[in-house]
Amino acid sequence: MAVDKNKLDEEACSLRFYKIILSWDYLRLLKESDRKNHKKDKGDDDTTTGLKKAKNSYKDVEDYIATFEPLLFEEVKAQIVQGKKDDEEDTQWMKAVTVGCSEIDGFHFPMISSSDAESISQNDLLLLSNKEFGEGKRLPTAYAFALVEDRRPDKIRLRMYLSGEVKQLSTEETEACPRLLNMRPLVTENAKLLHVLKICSLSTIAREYVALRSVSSLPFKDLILSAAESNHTTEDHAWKISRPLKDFLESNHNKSQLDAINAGLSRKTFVLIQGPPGTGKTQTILGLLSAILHATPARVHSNRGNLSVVKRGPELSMADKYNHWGKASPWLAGINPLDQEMPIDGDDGFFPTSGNELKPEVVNSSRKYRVRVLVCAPSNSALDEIVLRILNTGIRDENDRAYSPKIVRIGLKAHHSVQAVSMDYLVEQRLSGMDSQTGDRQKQGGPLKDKDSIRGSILDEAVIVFSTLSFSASPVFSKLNRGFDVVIIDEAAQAVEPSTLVPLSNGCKQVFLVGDPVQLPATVISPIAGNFGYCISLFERLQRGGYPVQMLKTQYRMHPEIRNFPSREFYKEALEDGPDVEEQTRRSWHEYRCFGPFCFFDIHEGKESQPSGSGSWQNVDEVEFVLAMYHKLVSRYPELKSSSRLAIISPYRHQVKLLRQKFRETFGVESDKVVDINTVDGFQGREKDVAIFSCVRASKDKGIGFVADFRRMNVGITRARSSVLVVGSASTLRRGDKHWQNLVDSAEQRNALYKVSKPYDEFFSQENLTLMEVEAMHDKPEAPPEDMDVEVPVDGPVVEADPVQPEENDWGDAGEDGGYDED
Ligand SMILES: Nc1ncnc2c1ncn2[C@@H]1O[C@H](COP(=O)(O)OP(=O)(O)OP(=O)(O)O)[C@@H](O)[C@H]1O
Repeated sequence: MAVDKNKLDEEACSLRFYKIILSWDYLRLLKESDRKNHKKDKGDDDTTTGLKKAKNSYKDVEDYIATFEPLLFEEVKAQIVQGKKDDEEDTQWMKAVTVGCSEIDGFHFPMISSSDAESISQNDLLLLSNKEFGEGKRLPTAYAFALVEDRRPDKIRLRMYLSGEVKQLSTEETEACPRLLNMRPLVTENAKLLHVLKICSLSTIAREYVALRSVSSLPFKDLILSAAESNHTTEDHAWKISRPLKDFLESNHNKSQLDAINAGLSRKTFVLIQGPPGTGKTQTILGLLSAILHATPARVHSNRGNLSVVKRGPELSMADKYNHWGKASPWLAGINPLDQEMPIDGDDGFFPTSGNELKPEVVNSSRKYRVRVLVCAPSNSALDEIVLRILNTGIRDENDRAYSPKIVRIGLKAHHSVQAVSMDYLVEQRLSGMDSQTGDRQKQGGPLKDKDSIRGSILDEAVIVFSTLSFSASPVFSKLNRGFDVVIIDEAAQAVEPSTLVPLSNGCKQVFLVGDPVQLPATVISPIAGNFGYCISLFERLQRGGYPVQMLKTQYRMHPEIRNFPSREFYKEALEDGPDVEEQTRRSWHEYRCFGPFCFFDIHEGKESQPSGSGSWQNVDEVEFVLAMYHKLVSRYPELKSSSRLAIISPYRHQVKLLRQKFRETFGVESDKVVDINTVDGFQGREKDVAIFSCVRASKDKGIGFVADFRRMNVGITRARSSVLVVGSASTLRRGDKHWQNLVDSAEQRNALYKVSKPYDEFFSQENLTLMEVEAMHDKPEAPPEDMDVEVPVDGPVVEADPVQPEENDWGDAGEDGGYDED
C-alpha cells in the first residue's frame, strides 16, 4: 500500500503558501524591515505585529496553526530581506525574455529564457521587474516575486501570483495593486525583456509550512499539541531483546544511556533524550538502533518461557497465526505483502560500505519483526556523523554480532566519507550493474529501470534511511511502499518546531528526539519571530510542558574541573564523569595553573569596537593577548600546534576574522593549518584538547549582547577536553549577565582568575610561569602524540618579558580581596 500523504491537502497548503508570498511587495518588506530595526535600536517594543507568543501547549489544531503560521511567515519575510543583504556585494540583475505563459488556478506560469541564470535553482524565489532598481535609482512601476517551478537547461518555468496582494492570512482576501497589474502584460506576452534578481531559496521553509498546516493528520497530533504524555505502556506492550544483545548493551552503555534505550523498548511513542556535551548521544543512538532493530514483543518472550507450564491452546491455523502476529507487531500492519512473509535464511545482497571489515546483515528465520527507521538531523554534518559511526562500527544483531545494516543516505551534500551509502552512488552502482546485463535484457525485450524506480527500491530495501529534516519531505519519499516504524531526530533542539514535523509526515509509530536545549538553538533570521518563541524547538517545548526527558548524565569528554561549572550552572549538578576521565584529560601543560583546566583571564584594559558601525564586534586587545598565550603554549608544548588539538573560539565573526588575520601576520602561516579559529556556532558538537575563548565585549556601560545567551556560553566552554581558557573583561561580563558573573566568581574561588595588564607577553615570562607552577602534579602525563605537520615559528615576534616583580602582577591568586575588579 502506498503511503497516504494526503497529497491533495499538501498541495492546497503549498498553493496557499505560494499565493501569500508571491503577492508580497518586495520594496515594502525592505522598508518594514528598516523600520523594525530602527525601532529595535531605539528600544521600542514592536506591538503592531499581531503575532502570538508560542506557548507550551495548544488547545487544538486551530490554536496551534494560528500561533505558528504568522511566525513562520515573519521568518520568511526576514529570509527574503536577509537574502538581499547576503548578496549585497554581488547583487546581480539578470536579463531574461519571456517565451510563453499559461494561467491555472489564479497563478501565472511564465516561461523565461536567460543566458546568465546558472545560479538559479528550483524553488528559488526571484524578483521580476520592468527595470533594475537599487540605491539612487528610480523605483520601478512593475515588479513581483516569482517562484522557480522547473529549471531546464534552456528555459525556466516560473509561478507568479498577479491577482492582488493577500492582506489577511485568515481570509486570503486580496487587494489589487498597480505593480502586479503592470506585470501581467510583461509576462503573458512573448519576447518581453525582464530584469531578474535572485532573492533566496524557499524549499526548506515551504516544506516546513506544509508540515505545519498538515499537523492534524500527523501521528501523535494530540501529544504534540498538549505536550503531555498520552500513552501508558505496559510490560505486555514492551519489546524485549535477546540475552546476548542485552549483555552487549549493558556492558557498553552507562545507566542513563540504558534508561534511554529501555524507554525506547517500552514502546513509549515519544521519547526525549537530552544529551549534554560529551555524554555519548551518538553512542546511545547506535545502541538504540541495535535494540529496536532486533527486538521482539515482550509477550513472545514471556509465552516462550511459559510453554512448559501453561496449557497449550489448540494449534492455530496459518491464517490465525498471521493474524496474531499482525496484532502483536504493529510494524506489520498494512505493509507491503512481501514484508509479511517470514524471512528466509540469508538475505538478498547488501549495500556497499566504505570498505570496513563488517559483514552485511544476514536475516534468519528467527527475525520476524522487521522495523524500518528514519534517522534525521537538521544539518548534513550532524547527519553524516551518525552515518559515519554506523559505517565504522556497525550495529549489533540479536547474537551480538557487529554487522553493516542496509542503510541509505538521501539528499545533497553528503560528506565524501559516506558517499558509499549515498542514494546517488547506490543508484549509479545499480545502473552500472544493469549496464553489464543490458544486452541480455534488451534481447529479452525487458524495459530498463529508470532512476526513479531504482531509488524507490533502494529506499524500500534499506532498514535505516538517513535524511536531513528538510529533505525528508522530498518527493523521493512518496515512492515508499511502506512508511517508517521509528523516526529518530538527532540535534532535535537545533530545529524549529515546524521542521521537526517534516519527517513525521512520512508516518511512524515511535519518535525519538535527541538533543540538548541548553546548547545552541535553531538559527532564526527574524528577531521578531525569535522573540515570539519561533526558535523554541519541539524538544524544548515538550520539556517545558513537563514531558519526561531521559537525560544522559555521564560525560566522557571534559576534565572534571571543566565539567563542574556547566553541570552546576545548566544541568542542576546532574553531570558526572565517566571512569578515568580525569586521568585521560590531564595534560602536561596543567603544570602551570594558567594553562588550565579552567581559567579566566581578565583583560581589563580591553576595548570593544564595531568595525562596520553596527553588527559584529571585535576586541583588538583580546586578540593580542590570545596570540601571546597561543605562542607560549605551542612553544612549550609543540604537540598543540595542530588544528585538531587547539581551538580559538569567539562569539563574534569580526573577532574570528581579526584573529585569523593577525595570526597570519604574526606567525606567517595560515591559521587553519595549525589552529582551528571559529565562532561558537561553528563549534557546536565538536571538541579539542584546548579551547581559548575570546568573549570580546568590554564596555563600561553597555550590555554584552548575545554573549549573554547561556546556550552560547555553554557550548563555548564545553568544547575542551583538557583546558578551557576564557579571555574577557571580568567587570563587563559580571555586570552583563548572571551566568557570566557566576563563571568569573567560580574562577576567582578556584584561584584561576588572572588580571592581565599590558604588555601581555610579560604575563607569560618565565618568572611569572614559575610562580604559577602547580606544586605537585601527580603522575605527570605523557604528552599526547603529535599529529601536526605545519610548523609555527616558535621564535616569532612575541618576546619573552623581562622579569617582573610579583607585586606588580595582580593575577588572581591575590585572593578574594585581590582588588582586580576595577569598577
Ligand atoms: N558508555 C560509554 N562508556 C565509555 N565511553 C563512552 C560511553 N558513551 C560514550 N562514550 C565515549 O564518549 C565520547 C563521546 O561520545 P559520542 O561521540 O557518542 O558523544 P556525543 O554526545 O555524540 O558527542 P557530542 O556531545 O559532541 O554531541 C566518545 O569517545 C565515546 O566513545
